[in-house]
Amino acid sequence: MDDNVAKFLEERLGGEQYAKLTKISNGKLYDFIAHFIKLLDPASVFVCDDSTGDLSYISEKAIHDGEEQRLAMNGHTIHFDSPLDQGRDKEHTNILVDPGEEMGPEISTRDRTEGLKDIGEVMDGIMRGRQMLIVFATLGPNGSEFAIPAVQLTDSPYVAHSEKLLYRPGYEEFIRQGEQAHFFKFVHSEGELTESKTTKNIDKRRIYIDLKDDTVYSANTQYAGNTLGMKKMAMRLAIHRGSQEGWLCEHMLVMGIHGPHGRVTYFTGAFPSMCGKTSTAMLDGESIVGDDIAYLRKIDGVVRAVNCEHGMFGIILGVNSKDDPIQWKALHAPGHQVIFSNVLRTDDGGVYWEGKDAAVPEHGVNFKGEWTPGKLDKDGKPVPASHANARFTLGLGMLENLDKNVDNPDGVEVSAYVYGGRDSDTWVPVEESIDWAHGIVAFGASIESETTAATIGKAGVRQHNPMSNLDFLSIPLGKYLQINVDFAKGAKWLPKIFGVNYFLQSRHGKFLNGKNDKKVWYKWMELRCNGDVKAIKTVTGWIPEYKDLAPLFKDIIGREYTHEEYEAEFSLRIPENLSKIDRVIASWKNSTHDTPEVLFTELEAQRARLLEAQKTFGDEVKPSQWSVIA
Ligand SMILES: Nc1nc2c(ncn2[C@@H]2O[C@H](COP(=O)(O)OP(=O)(O)O)[C@@H](O)[C@H]2O)c(=O)[nH]1
Ligand SMILES: C=C(OP(=O)(O)O)C(=O)O
Ligand SMILES: [Mn+2]
Repeated sequence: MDDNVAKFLEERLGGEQYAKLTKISNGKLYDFIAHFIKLLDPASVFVCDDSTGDLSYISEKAIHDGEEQRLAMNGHTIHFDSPLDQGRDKEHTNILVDPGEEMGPEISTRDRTEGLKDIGEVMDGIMRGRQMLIVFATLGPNGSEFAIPAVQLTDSPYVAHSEKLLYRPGYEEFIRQGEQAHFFKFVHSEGELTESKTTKNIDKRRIYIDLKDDTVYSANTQYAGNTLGMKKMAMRLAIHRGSQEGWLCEHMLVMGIHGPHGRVTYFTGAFPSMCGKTSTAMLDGESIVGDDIAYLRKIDGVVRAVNCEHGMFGIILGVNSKDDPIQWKALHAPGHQVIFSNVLRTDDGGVYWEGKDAAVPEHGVNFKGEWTPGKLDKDGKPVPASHANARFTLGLGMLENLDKNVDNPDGVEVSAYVYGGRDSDTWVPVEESIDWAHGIVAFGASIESETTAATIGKAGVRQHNPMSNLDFLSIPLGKYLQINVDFAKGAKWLPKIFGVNYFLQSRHGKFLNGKNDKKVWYKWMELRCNGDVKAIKTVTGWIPEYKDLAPLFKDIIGREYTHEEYEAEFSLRIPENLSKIDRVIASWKNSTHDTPEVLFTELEAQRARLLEAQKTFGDEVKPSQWSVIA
C-alpha cells in the first residue's frame, strides 16, 4: 500500500479499525476507502467484520442513533423512512454514460463527468460529525464462481443492519480473495436527518451508477431500494458485468417446486416489483432459494441459478396467517432479528399493517406520525395504518421452507423460467411457450404490468417492463434481449418458459383467481416439465387440460374447480392479445434503437396465428375448440 494512503488510513481509522482493514490486502480497496473518507469527511470509521460482535455493534447503533426502535418481541425493530422516501426514486436514478453512449429513452442516464461532479458536490463533507460504517458482503455463495465481493460505505446503521441480515458475510471472502477481488463498490449517505431521524434533504436525493468503476453512489435517501448497495444497485452492476462475461442477473425468484415421489424441480420467476415474486417463493409446501434477484450461468451446458442474496426485503401489505403461513410464522418468531419498515407501531410495542388478519389498533405511530383509525390527510383522504410499500427485512436462515441448495456453489439446475405481471385482461393464468425464442419474446420481452407503490409515482398505470427488469437495466434494451435469447447457445438442454397471470379479471373487473390458485399452476408446470401431463396447443402457447387441473385444485387447495371457471380463465381473448402485440412492438420501437429482429419475427408470427384463429373461431376461443393435445 502507498505510504501516504497507509498513514492517512491509520490516522483516520485508528489502530483497531486499521488493523481490521489491513487484514484484507487489496490496494484498490484502500484507495477507494481513503478517497471517500477524504470526500465525505466522517468523524470516525468502523470496519465491520463477519463477527456477531460487529453485527451487534451495528444493530445497537441503529437503536442508539434512533434509526430503529426496539419492539416488544425480542429481536424485532421498526424503522420509518421519510414520507417522501417510501419507494425507489426512478427519476433521480441515473446510469452515468460518456458522450455518445446510447442507452435509449427508457433508461435514465446522466453524463458521467457531470454526474461525478454533481455527486462530489452533494457528498462533499456529508458525513461530517457522523461515523462511516464499512460493510463487506458476498453476492452469491462464498467460494463459488457466482460470488462477487462487495463493499459498502454508509453512515446509516439501519442500512448497514439491513445488509448484514440480507447478504452473506464478505469480510473473510475479501481476505481470501486479496488483491484479485474484483469487487463492487457502494457509497451511501443518508445526509442530514430530521428530528425523527429521516433524511431531510430529499431534494438532493441522488443515485448514480458508474459502470466504468463498478461503483454506485446514493445520497440523501434511506429507503432500502435506493440505499442497500448490495440489492438493487448491485443488480445494475451485475447486469452490466454479466453481459460482458456471458452470464445473467435477473429480477427473479428461485425456488424448488415439490412434485410426486419427493421430486424437486427448480423454477425461476420474473415479476415486476410488488407483482408476486416473494409470495410465490414462499408458497407453503415448496422451498425457497431466493425471492428477488438471481444470477444465472451455464455450467457444463446446464442453466443454473443462485440467489445472490441471503435474506428477504419483502412487502408486508396483505400478508396474512391464512395465505402466507410461513411468512406469518417468521414475522412472529421471537429471538430472530426482523426489521419492520413503514408499518404501524402499536402502543404495546407490536406492529400492524394493512391486510394483517388482526384487530385494527385504536392508536399507533406510522411513517406519517400519530395514527388512529379513520385518520384523514390534509386532502381529506384516509391515511392507511401502513404504507403500501411497507416491508419486513429478515435473514433466510429463519425460514422453515429454506431450500437445502440455497448455498450450493453450483446453484440449482433451472427447469423452468416463469414470467408474469399485473395483467388484468390478456394472458391466461398459466401457459407454456412454443419454444425458447418464443418464450423469451412473447412472454419475457412482452411483460406489461401496472405500476405499484414500490416506485415513487402514479400506481396502476400499465407499463411495458421486459423480463420485469426494466428498472434495473444498465445496458441497452436490445442488447439485453439479445443476451437473453442467446443464453440458449451452448446449452445441452433448456428450461421450459411459461407465462403466468395472477391478476386476470373478468370483464366486470373481478379477479378470476384467488392468491392460492398459483399453487396449482406451479404444480401443473412441475408435472409439465417432467413430461407427466399433456397440454393443449393454442396459437399463443400450450395451456393445461381441465382434467389435470381439477384434481390439483382438490388435492392442494381443497376446492372444486368448475369447468366454467376453467373456460373463463383459459379462453383465448384474441382482440386483447392482438392489441398487446401492437403495444409491445410500438414500445420496443420507441424504447431502443437496437431491438433484435427476433422480437419482430416472433410477434408478427404470433399476430398472424391470432388473426387466422379469429377468422375460424371469432374473438374468443374456448380451450375445447383447439385440436392438438401433446
Ligand atoms: N390478486 C392477487 N394479488 C397477489 C397475488 N400474489 C401476490 N399478490 C399481491 O402482490 C403484492 C406483492 O407481492 P410480492 O410477492 O411481495 O411481490 P414482489 O415485490 O415481486 O416480491 C402483494 O400486495 C400481494 O398481496 C395473487 O395471486 N393475486
Ligand atoms: C425492493 C424492491 O424489490 P421487490 O421486487 O421485492 O419490490 C424494489 O423493487 O424496490
Ligand atoms: Mn419482493
